[in-house]
Amino acid sequence: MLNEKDKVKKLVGEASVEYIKDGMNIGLGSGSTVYWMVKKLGKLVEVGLDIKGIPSSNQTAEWAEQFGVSLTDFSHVKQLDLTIDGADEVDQDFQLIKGGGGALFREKVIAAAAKELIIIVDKSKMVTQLGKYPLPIEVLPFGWQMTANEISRLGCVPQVRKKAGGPVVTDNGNYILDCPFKLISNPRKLDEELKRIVGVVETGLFIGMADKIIVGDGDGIRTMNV
Ligand SMILES: O=C(CO)[C@H](O)[C@H](O)COP(=O)(O)O
Repeated sequence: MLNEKDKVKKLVGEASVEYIKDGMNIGLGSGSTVYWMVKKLGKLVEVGLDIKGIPSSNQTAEWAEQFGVSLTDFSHVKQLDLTIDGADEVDQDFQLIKGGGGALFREKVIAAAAKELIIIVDKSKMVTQLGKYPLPIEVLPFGWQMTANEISRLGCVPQVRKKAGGPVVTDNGNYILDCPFKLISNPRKLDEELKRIVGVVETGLFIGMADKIIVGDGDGIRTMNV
């Protein structure tokens, strides 16, 4: 049985496939909302839709395989027609925090490579200002403590993400620092400052990337264009 939030995730995930057309190369995001998108896409492929996907995580690649969605990679595709992904926070300017699932680096690659980025979220992800959700930052394992220390100078106490007692290792072999900034008044500036720190691979701030947000709640979905 799906709980209310999962029902909404299913609703927006399934609704988003409306934008996928025959012949497209699609960036496949990560997370529990994207799961429903990939599953629905598999149903369309079954009845003849011809598309290829580039997954942003090993988990999404597994789902694609499970649902019969063909995959490709950047040695075959120069640009994606469309990327569909979830988010952890979306503000009024469509700036995002992503990386709750630890896939932010590849998610940013498929977002940057796409002509259009569609974000699918339940209403609880919509915020007036980013930062309540601790910002995930992917860092190199070597000297991560030094990187965390530099990040802390920008106003947070980073926590290395852990699982079963050890650091979570991303699909790229790196670590994730969860950084509770509380309120991020200038996301673009913070992103630039973080990217200048040695050891930072990528941040979960997606600024000026989203083109369309599909938001769902118990009453249905709403689509907002930038
Ligand atoms: O950025 C992500 C993974 O790195 C996800 O898109 C984000 O965490 C949202 O996940 P969900 O759809 O499960 O709420």
